[in-house]
Amino acid sequence: MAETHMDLLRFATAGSVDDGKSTLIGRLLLDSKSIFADQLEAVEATSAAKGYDYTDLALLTDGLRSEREQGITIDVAYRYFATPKRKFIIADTPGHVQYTRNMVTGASTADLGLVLVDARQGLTEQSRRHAVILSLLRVPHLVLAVNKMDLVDYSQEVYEQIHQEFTSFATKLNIPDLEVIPISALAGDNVVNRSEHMSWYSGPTLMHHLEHVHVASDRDLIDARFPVQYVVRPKSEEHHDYRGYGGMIAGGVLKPGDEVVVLPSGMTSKIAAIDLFDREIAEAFPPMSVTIRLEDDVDVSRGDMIARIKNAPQPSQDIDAMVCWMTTTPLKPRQKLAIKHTTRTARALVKDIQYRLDVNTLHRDQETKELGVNEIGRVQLRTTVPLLVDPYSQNRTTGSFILIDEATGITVGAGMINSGS
Ligand SMILES: Nc1nc2c(ncn2[C@@H]2O[C@H](COP(=O)(O)OP(=O)(O)OP(=O)(O)O)[C@@H](O)[C@H]2O)c(=O)[nH]1
Repeated sequence: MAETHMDLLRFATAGSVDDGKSTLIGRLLLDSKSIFADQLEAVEATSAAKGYDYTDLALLTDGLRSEREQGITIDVAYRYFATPKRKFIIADTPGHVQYTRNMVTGASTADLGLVLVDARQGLTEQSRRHAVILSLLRVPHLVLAVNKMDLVDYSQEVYEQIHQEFTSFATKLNIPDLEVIPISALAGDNVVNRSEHMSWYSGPTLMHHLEHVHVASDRDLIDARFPVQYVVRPKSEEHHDYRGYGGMIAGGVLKPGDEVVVLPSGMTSKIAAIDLFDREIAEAFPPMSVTIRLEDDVDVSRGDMIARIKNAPQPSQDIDAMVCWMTTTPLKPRQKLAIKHTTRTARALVKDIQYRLDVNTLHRDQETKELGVNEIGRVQLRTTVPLLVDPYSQNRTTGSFILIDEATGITVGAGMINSGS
């Protein structure tokens, strides 16, 4: 089971319109043999019908995308494919107007962010913005794919220029791992197969990098966190003694015999067993979904958190966070919202909006005390009940929350916690 989780890479794509995102995803699927022959035939036929002398791989991606876009408000399409080395989930966020919202939704759980630029244009304001958002979301690995290298004669100079400009910008951000790869999504250079046109480039192909980038150690395996999603108590006679707590491990490693505390009650117990489907396992770690049984009959309900006695999250009612606002009515001080943090929901009051971040210049605007749609700012909240929070830098699950409009039930904001008290 351990391997199954380690073998998964979630990545999010970002790029401006026409940078070639759809073509690139089509190319990845095609060259890794992840699409069906009939899908390819359909795309070849459509390309020929349109009079193209090449196969328009974007049709493949766009076809899949339009099917999924209907009726959904958050524009992120998830696509799955696999190679013998790894499974992949792509969060594909079309690069139009509502990009911040889409990117936050798609990238918040990503291991890697893939930003595309057109080699002819180099870095744009939007590429910088994407990199800033990925770094705020603490996506641990970043790839800048310099696309359309065929249109600049596979020039090393063009690549070096973009590489240098981006690297110097990235030093101001929190990007622990950066790879800059020259590709042609349309011609297939350095996507899955190594290019014959860029012998000057000695780095990995995009697929090689995606298959080998090391993500297992990105997860927090120290601080045990288990937000309880539901209480399992089967009704049948045969299982009438069974009582377990279901949820997804958000941090650390938990084993039978571990002494734990249930929060917020503070009751302590020991883990009796950990169940995965119908068998017991020796240890559980993120992002496994398991059922935990305790030795004592303590009171545990949905929204509680199981942690270690000497390493538990802080119960906090005052929360300081970076918030990405996602709706057209601006966020203002004194506003009241519902807040969902792990499996717990409470109400929150906006105490202050400390500043608004200009994601192009990284300037902190302290004058404007509100956040418009797609804007990101530092916000202080007061919640009605204590939440069991960690800083986002420590744990992307227990360090994040969403804000919900109580009248409509719509998600209007996403937050990354700096600290709680
Ligand atoms: N010459 C060349 N053209 C490319 C390359 N990649 C994409 N294109 C073309 O660029 C245009 C835009 O590509 P799309 O894949 O639709 O790009 P996109 O607009 O980023 O896609 P979405 O925003 O995701 O819909 C299409 O005409 C592609 O054929 C490339 O590597 N070389």
